Amino acid sequence: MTGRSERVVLALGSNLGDRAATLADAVHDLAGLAGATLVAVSPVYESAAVKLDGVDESAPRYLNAVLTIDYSGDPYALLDAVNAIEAEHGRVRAERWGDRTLDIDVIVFGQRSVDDARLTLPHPRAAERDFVLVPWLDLDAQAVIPGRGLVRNLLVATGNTVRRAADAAALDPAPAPGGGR
Ligand SMILES: Nc1ncnc2c1ncn2[C@@H]1O[C@H](COP(=O)(O)OP(=O)(O)OP(=O)(O)O)[C@@H](O)[C@H]1O
Ligand SMILES: Nc1nc2c(c(=O)[nH]1)N=C(CO)CN2
Repeated sequence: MTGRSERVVLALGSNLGDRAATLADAVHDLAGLAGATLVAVSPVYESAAVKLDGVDESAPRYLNAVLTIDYSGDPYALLDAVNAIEAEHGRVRAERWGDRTLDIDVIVFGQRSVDDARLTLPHPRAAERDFVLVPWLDLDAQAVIPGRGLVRNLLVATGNTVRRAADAAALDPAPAPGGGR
């Protein structure tokens, strides 16, 4: 794959199964995509599940993280790759905002604006999600959602209910041989 690469922000979430291992595998898989170069991975945060009718304290809690890549393919190729990684991790699309082993959202793709049946960029709900904004700010204090503004200002409006996950191993994309997870 050739051509100019663009900075892409991806948000990961998991609230079923071995959440930390799933996120670590996803980082590994995303870093290995054709045309992708891993730039940075945030710490892992934990938060209550947000459902369509609000926060559900009875649902399994999420681990969330954000990573940035430089990517030289087009946004639809990345979406296909992301959906394939979700499927490999047993993702079942049963319910909107339902519990899931792995969710990967494309938050921003360079400065691109897309709005069609398959893909919306920037992600239309990222600006309201503390579980996206907080880890993203760890990677880039000046982060901006094109059309929406500075992430740190958006976070003030959402409030911040996420907390650093004490038990989640760092998302090392290249674990030492024999290091295990
Ligand atoms: N920026 C984007 N990132 C990921 N998927 C997107 C994006 N824009 C549109 N989609 C589409 O959304 C569809 C549904 O995605 P998914 O099942 O992950 O939704 P969800 O995680 O339940 O809700 P949300 O989109 O609010 O995070 C995907 O199949 C994809 O085609
Ligand atoms: N805490 C939390 N809640 C969610 C999340 C998520 O990643 N974290 N993802 C959702 C759909 O993308 C719906 N609700």
